[in-house]
Amino acid sequence: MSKRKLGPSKARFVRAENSYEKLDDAGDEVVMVSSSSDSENEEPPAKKQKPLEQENSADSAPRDAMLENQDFIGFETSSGDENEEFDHQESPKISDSENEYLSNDETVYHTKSADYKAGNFNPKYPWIRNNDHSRQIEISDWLTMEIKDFIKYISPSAEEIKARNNAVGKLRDCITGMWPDAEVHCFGSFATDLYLPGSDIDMVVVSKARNNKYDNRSSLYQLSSYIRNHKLGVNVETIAKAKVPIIKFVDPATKIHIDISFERTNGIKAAELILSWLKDTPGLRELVLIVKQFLSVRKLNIVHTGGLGGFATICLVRSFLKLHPRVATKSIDPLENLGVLLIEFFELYGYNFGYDNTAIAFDEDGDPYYVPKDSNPAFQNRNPFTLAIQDPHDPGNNISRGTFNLRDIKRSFGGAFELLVNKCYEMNQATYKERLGQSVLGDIIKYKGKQRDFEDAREHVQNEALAFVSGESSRATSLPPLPSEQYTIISDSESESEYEKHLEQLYEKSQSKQPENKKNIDELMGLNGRESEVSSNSAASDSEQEKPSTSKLDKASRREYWLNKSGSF
Ligand SMILES: Nc1ncnc2c1ncn2[C@@H]1O[C@H](COP(=O)(O)OP(=O)(O)OP(=O)(O)O)[C@@H](O)[C@H]1O
Ligand SMILES: [Mg+2]
Repeated sequence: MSKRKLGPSKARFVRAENSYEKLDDAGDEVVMVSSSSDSENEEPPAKKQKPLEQENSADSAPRDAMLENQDFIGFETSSGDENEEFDHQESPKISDSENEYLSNDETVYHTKSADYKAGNFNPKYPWIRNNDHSRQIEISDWLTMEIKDFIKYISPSAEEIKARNNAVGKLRDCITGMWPDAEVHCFGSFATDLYLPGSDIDMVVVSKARNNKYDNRSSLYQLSSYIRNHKLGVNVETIAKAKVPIIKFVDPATKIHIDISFERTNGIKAAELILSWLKDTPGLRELVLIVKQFLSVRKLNIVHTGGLGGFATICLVRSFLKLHPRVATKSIDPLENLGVLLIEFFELYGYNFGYDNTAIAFDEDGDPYYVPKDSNPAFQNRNPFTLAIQDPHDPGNNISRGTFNLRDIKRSFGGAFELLVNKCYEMNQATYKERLGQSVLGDIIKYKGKQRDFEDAREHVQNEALAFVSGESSRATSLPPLPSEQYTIISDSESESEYEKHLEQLYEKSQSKQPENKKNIDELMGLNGRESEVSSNSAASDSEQEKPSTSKLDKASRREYWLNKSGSF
């Protein structure tokens, strides 16, 4: 497995001006400068510079802009107190520092964070305990390591897996006791190991004969009464009038929210597909969990308030990774470049994605591609500024049709891009002493709740829902290891010719694979005829921006676009 080194010969983040000033301006540019000409090569980076916060401290407008984006609002709790679902013991006392943190004063936030030394429990960034990466030369490597720490930190412990298995098993026994000709299955994030500690459990009751016997109101009410009367759930809600009628309740033992639907097997099919994606897309699990946590603490993951649901998040990350030139050409190992990829994810969906005209679709192999929105009535909406993601198993279904709060989601992604870029720059300038106790990821992610143990027990305790969906219900481990892939290391010296060859191959492949209604990605991203703007930002095509022209983009510009898009960091 190779790692793409973002070494001194590569560009790094430097902002041309006060980075907070134009947060709302999609054209705000990050200037990439060759580090060979500046201080980056000096090691260790002991040069004491004025921290970015101080530079900006006199300027109140930027902070306001960030707060307008509500970038940190919602950090205090997540929806349904998701991080506290397993909070069987007292949360660590955070007292004053936590209160100051919640005041959204970023100066306080950063100042206080430095009080915590590496190795100590830091209530703001609990995942960095004993994991000090502050001596990394490349800050993006530091971020990659922190992402891995965070994933390990929030991955399920043995108790959590068993608690979920028990909750499901108990319900299954009761339901099949009442209806012997029924099967009870899980889908959604529990069945794919993409759940956060507070994620719900999605279940479905299916008749063994597959005759839709339980797809009616009487079954819905019968089961909800049973759950209530037998105290299998609290806060039981029966939602009969929805497109997909469900019973929602909270499991009294674990406090986990559970949804039960009837006779809809598409969720199980989706779970099978997502499991296959996890196997063929290294980095998918890590980025999905980070983005889910990011959205969750901002309450932007709740679909009924216009948020981005778990399934749509998976599709966005999968599309980003599969269409990323350096990942697609295997010139980088995603697992060793999670930091860069996370920043690029936020850049794509926070600034560059052409929401007005472009939809994400999946071909019969589950490979994503961009299509024009006018190619499918399911993508149409009175408001063009909406996210459109085609259901991989149902072309007539836009899985993100409920995400009406795209504005805040896009802004929060853009804000995360800004914050991460700035943090990388700030840390790059800082001395090792100043870096101690700092977190790069902590600028955009918070985890509040019971202190956890870094115990990812998925290898040791079988998640029965996942085992069923993957057809390996008797196995003792979760996902089999990812197939070892050969990554092509492309050094700077050979990058010109080799990389061009890879891009050409990728491009030819994508052209030859495109069904008739598929369009050239460049065209859809608004690149055609805009050679002068072939930068990563030029792909934006929100309503305020000009419509892409239909003329063909020449080869050199196309290549330049790909290089720009992938080589930014
Ligand atoms: N709009 C939709 N169209 C079709 N299927 C959907 C849609 N939304 C959800 N689903 C199905 O329900 C499942 C669970 O959706 P959900 O949004 O709860 O995601 P999740 O992966 O379970 O995330 P979370 O951990 O937040 O609960 C999805 O995997 C998918 O099969
Ligand atoms: Mg779910």
